[in-house]
Amino acid sequence: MIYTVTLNPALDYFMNYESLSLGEVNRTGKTQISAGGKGIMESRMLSLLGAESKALGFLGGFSGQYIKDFLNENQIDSDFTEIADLTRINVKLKSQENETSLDATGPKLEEKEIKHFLEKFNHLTPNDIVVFAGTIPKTLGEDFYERLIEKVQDCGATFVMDVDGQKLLDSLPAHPLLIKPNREELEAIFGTSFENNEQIIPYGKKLLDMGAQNVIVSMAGDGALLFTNEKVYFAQGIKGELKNSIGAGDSTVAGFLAEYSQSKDPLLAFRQAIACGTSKAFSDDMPSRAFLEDIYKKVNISEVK
Ligand SMILES: Nc1ncnc2c1ncn2[C@@H]1O[C@H](COP(=O)(O)OP(=O)(O)OP(=O)(O)O)[C@@H](O)[C@H]1O
Ligand SMILES: O=P(O)(O)OC[C@@]1(O)O[C@H](CO)[C@@H](O)[C@@H]1O
Repeated sequence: MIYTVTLNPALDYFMNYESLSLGEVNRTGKTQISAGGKGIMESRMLSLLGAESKALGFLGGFSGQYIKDFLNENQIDSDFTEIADLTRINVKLKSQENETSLDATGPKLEEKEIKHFLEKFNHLTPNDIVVFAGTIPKTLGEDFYERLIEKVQDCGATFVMDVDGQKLLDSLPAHPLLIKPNREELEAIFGTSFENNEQIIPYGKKLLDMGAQNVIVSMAGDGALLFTNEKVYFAQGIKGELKNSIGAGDSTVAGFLAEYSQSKDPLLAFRQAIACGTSKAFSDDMPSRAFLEDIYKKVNISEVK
């Protein structure tokens, strides 16, 4: 079973504008509400691909109830811990020039809620893959993922880290199956900047040396690089109309896992990852299955020598 863990889910409120001016009244065009948070987005994409997953984390208040109902209505299995505080609402602004996220910190959690959540990690099996995705609500403490990783490893299960910065680095000695920093996150981690793909290669390899089993460096419209212990691959960016790239990274991770959990073939998994990320970016919400399959046929991957 693939478990996605979203410690800090979000009700995403998308607002579209022709143009936006700070300090002015801005009248929105189209708006849309969506059940978000990185692990939840991953479970949504896994479900689209027909891969079984169970979404875990904390949900509370009317925003949490919306997400719970959405998952139930879409037959996406979940086992969230109910909390007294409100699940955050993140505002995503899209204008013709760019996409802006206004992301909230998240709820306060009570000791008994945390205890209830932790109990779910006592019954993992070696066949399970647990994906840790997104930020951590402050109450849980900065080392919460490390505690969870320990629990996963005690059960002999595998884990994936879809987080950025120091938390990503801290997880590497425990050998995550996959990490997926985007180019900007990789630049921030190593305090450098990249002008071309060649400059990225040593840093992707460094993440392998530090413990990751597979690394995808995603580069939005410029495609992605996959680093395995044997080879490095480049997937070209696919041309199309960008509609909503929020969740493209999560969809990339989900695509990789859906395939890898079946075939254990990182190259095939990378192909599915690119199809999922791209078709998500070219859709307002999740793509249709047919559109995803169309995009899959356009994925072009070559080995980097
Ligand atoms: N504008 C785009 N055109 C084509 N493909 C895209 C575009 N944006 C994203 N993708 C696809 O989705 C993948 C992931 O995108 P990106 O690098 O933006 O991840 P991310 O920054 O983690 O995204 P997010 O945090 O918004 O979920 C890319 O590697 C690419 O395959
Ligand atoms: O604050 P985090 O947990 O890093 O990211 C949260 C978030 O931006 O990630 C998803 C897209 O990747 C959105 O659904 C959600 O609002």
